[in-house]
Amino acid sequence: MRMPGIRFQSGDMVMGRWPGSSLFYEVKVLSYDAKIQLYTVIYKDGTELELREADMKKPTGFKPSRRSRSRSPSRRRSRSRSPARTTRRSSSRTTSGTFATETPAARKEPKMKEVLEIRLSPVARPVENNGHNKHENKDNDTADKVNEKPAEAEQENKVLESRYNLRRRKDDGDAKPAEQTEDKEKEAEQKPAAATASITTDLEFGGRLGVSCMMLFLPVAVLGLMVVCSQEDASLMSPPPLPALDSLLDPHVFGMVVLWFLFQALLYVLPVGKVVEGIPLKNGEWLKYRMNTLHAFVLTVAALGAAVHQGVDLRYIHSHFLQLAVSSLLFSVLLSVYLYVRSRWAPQDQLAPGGNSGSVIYDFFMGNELNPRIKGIDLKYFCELRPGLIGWLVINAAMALAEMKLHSLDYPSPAMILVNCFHLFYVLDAYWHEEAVLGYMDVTHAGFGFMLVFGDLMWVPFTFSLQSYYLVHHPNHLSLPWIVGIVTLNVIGFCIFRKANSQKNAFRRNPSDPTLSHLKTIPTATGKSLLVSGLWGLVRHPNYLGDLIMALAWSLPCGFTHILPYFYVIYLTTLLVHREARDEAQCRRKYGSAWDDYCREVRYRIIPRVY
Ligand SMILES: NC(=O)C1=CN([C@@H]2O[C@H](COP(=O)(O)OP(=O)(O)OC[C@H]3O[C@@H](n4cnc5c(N)ncnc54)[C@H](OP(=O)(O)O)[C@@H]3O)[C@@H](O)[C@H]2O)C=CC1
Ligand SMILES: CC(C)=CCC[C@@H](C)[C@H]1CC=C2C3=C(CC[C@@]21C)[C@@]1(C)CC[C@H](O)C(C)(C)[C@@H]1CC3
Repeated sequence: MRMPGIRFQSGDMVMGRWPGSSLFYEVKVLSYDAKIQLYTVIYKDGTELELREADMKKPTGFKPSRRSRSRSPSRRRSRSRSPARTTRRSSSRTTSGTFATETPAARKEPKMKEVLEIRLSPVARPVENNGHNKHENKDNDTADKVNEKPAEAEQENKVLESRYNLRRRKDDGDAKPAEQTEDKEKEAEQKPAAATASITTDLEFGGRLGVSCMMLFLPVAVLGLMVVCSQEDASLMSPPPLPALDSLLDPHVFGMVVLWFLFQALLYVLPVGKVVEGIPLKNGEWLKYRMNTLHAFVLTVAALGAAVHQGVDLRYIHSHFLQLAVSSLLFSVLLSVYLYVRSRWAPQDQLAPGGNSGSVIYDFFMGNELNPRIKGIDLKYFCELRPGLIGWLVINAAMALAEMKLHSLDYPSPAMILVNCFHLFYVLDAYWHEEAVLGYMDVTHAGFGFMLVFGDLMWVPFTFSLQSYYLVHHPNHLSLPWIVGIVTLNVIGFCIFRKANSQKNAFRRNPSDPTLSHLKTIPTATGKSLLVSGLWGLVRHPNYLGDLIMALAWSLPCGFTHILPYFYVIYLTTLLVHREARDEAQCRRKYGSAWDDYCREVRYRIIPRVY
């Protein structure tokens, strides 16, 4: 029915200004209240608001925004959990979004926050972006402002309320699943610690049987690969005779592995490097991490240099390679047992969601405690970046020395130099961006159990170095064009890997970063957005793509005679494809329909037009 004397009719699609901003979004007119002279309109995501006629325009002449698309900015709540953020979240954050069910007194604060956030939320123009940026970057600051200046906030609140008569509608439609997910998340956050530990029911890796097989198979596979690699015919089809078992466990070598671990632990606790906070725990606490991997690396190189100067022969690593791997395995098993036992006493709110199934074998493998610490040493974070990664580089250097000795060379071969440089560069890059590692899946979500302990302490140093080990016994001549081609490939892979990771990290730290203002984003109901252009518009995991390209560049110097040097590419492809599927499931749970929108927009997962 036509409403006489007014400009817009119910059912009209018009552009409605988002309260407090200069942005207009497509809205549908629902009704008009002549008494208060306000239109009730509904945004595309289901948010209902009341607007004045002056804040509504006919759709003609509007250009679509470059940065955010059709969804209402009401969904953008500041929930960034960037590891780089160092201020504590105000308690008001945990109550946001709950005001529909609260008492009027309790409602006041979240409502103020909501209004402030609405004022600060959507931005299309770079200038506004910067302003917005200032606040969204520090969501706790925004919240603090609400606490610190209630009168001012209240005043702003009143002005806005009188202008717009804000009213949130219960969400439905396409955004519902995501809202529900977030509500559940919030519910969990607000529950007392004791109630937050949930039992893991979705078992990964084939459950108990699968992880049992992996625990038996993976160590044997590492040792098998190492043995094959040292043979002249490094073919997987002709397995060599196995070494005598008792020759593999050498107490002297085991002592060295323990010393290496303790030496790295000592470097970890040195009071150099800044201390930053990681992501918040379920109980609201923030763990602190000291960023000194680069210092540790430099000190390790200095210590090894001094040792070599004193006559220590690094080629010992080459000649005792298998024994070192077996000792690392033994150390990993012992550490995992310790971690499992201590996890039985860990507070419930410090358990990882994925390793709490009740099955001893499964929880031992997945890890039950999220951030086990001994006297300030975060064992998971420490193991992920130090003994294994630095160990990998030391092994590579030892292989270069062994190659020189074996083939009477003055310098390592070009292939060996390439492999050493690529690996060194990769690890140094991880150290340079150490803070970002705090936001990676393993640190934020995974428990610390056999899988990661073994992965960090045996798998990484002894399989990632297979290429240099292979080159000791299988020299491969590289022509200049090949060298140039391989270096170029590595540079391309690195640029994609680095740019993708840095863009995502910068965006998570500050969604309105002016350097990212050219990128399109999709807002989600959690308040976080998803990048949907640039590298993140090419595939859903451009960082994995870059990593895989680099992996290929690391194998090519070894030539094409055997598949063994390509083991790293095969491993990484398998791991990243599996990881992508895991992450995808997690993101779908977290972001609901916004994730589906993203997948529709960005069709390929890792490799453009292929997968
Ligand atoms: N060499 C090796 O052996 C290995 C290397 N890696 C490397 O480690 C790095 C980290 O990997 P990993 O932790 O698995 O995963 P990512 O760093 O890719 O993190 C995935 C998360 O990024 C966020 N995200 C996804 N899509 C978008 C988007 N479009 N816009 C913004 N944010 C998005 C989501 O988290 P949210 O939205 O919650 O922020 C998602 O859960 C990668 O570079 C990988 O290649 C990993 C494993 C092994
Ligand atoms: C088969 C098996 C036991 C797998 C365990 C997986 C681990 C080896 C990997 C899981 C994620 C990793 C990462 C790195 C090393 C390998 C493990 C531990 C990483 C530290 C390498 C350096 C990178 O720059 C990185 C920091 C991005 C990366 C993080 C993930």
